[in-house]
Amino acid sequence: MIGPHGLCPQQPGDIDMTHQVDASSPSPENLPLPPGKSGLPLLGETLEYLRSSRAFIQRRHSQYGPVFRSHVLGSPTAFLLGPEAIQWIFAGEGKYLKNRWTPGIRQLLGAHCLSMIEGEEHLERRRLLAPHFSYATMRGFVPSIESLATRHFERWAALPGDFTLWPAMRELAFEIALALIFGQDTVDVPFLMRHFKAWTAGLFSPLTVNLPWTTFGRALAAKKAMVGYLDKVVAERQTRTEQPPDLLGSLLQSRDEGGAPLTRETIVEELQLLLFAGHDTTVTATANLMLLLAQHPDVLQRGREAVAGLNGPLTLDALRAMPYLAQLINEGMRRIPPIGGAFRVTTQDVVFKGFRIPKGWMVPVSIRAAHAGSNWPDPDRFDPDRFGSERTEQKKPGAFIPFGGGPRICLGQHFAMVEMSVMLTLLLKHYAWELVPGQDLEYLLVPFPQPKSGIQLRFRRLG
Ligand code: HEM
Repeated sequence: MIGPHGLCPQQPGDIDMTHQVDASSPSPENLPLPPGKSGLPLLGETLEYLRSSRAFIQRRHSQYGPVFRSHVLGSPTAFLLGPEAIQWIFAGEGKYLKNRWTPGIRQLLGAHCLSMIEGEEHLERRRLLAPHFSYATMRGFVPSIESLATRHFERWAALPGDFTLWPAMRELAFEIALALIFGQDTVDVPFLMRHFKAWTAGLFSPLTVNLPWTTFGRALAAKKAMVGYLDKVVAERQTRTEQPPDLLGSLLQSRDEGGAPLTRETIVEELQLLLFAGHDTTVTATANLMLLLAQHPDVLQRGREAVAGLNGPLTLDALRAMPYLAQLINEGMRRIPPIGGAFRVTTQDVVFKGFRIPKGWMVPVSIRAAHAGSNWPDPDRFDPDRFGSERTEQKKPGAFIPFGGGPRICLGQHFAMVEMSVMLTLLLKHYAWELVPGQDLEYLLVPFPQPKSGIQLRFRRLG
């Protein structure tokens, strides 16, 4: 195993349950709420939290300790920090906690996809989908990722001047996601990309008013267009006697325990979710890693040395034989987690560390705080050696959680690691890139951590 997220199988749901706190005992009524305050009426402490969740959490942590309460994003909230708390949250899924989504996201993602369903239905759906994300399946995708990435990188290298990495990486990752889902079938990439952009913009819009000139209204219109298109693609596939070995083919052949297929509506929602969950996350991780490497030439050089001996087309085994690749990717995601956190809500009164957390409170899973916490010496330093086999800080359960954990651990984590490893290997072996001076590298954290400039690069082919 190469670190917690190396290129080796890790079972979804693998978590250490030793820290689980029995939610039913002791009886919560007489226990105190966590220390903290509720802030202003209605708004609570939301503005300060949105200004910088990291600074907000650090301040409260030093004032109250690792368990505190607040009122943010319209809900009373219990912040529980540290690896043990993270384990407790992951272990609570479906028992004393459930997923919490904003009404806007619910509307845009739909009610039937994996992220929205709960309990047995959720576990059953994961069982259906998991085989399509196994390493065995990923093995077959390496050549198409390599060929798509090479085509895009060659185009970047041929550009006459500087270019902005973020939108270019989005195009590449979108095509890779489409290849995973639709295999060799031809789909209208520009049409889907255009509507996908408008749709994802709405997922994080604070204003959920459905009017044609609002971001949310445009997102709903884009969803309608995408659903109409995807529905036709799925309907056409349903007429075939044999399904190709791509994700859509597997979804169409899935049967639940009663032998029933997924409905077309559910399949279309699942396709949308996979495009959403698997796209900007890998864009963010890879683009930010390229930035970090440009800022750390010594690390970049070690990366180049790690891939120097590689010849011929890429294979999963060749990628696995280069553990430094996973170290680079993991440290990139530790330093700048693509997803800063997720939200859960308590489904009953529960007790954590002697504090009562009432039913209906929000409980954030703060990935960003976990990756910057005291578990990590000098946490702001970009140091891939943290993930070397002789180091231990990354091994502590709940310390390194870029893909979440528990029953909702990222379904696409192996695919993401393989995709990012292929891209990184090609970049390290064949290309050089440097940052255009004078650009604004201050980070915007919502919806994904991205420098304001979008990362302007000079990019060329080596040798
Ligand atoms: C660097 C890349 C990625 C990162 C950092 C990432 C991160 C995450 C995280 C943190 C969660 C858990 C959210 C929660 O607890 O509520 C999650 C869930 C999920 N991810 Fe990923 N992800 C990545 C790539 C992908 C890819 C490539 C796919 C699919 C193609 C994917 C599909 C999903 C799905 C379907 C879920 C929902 C799982 C469930 O609710 O059971 N992700 N991801």
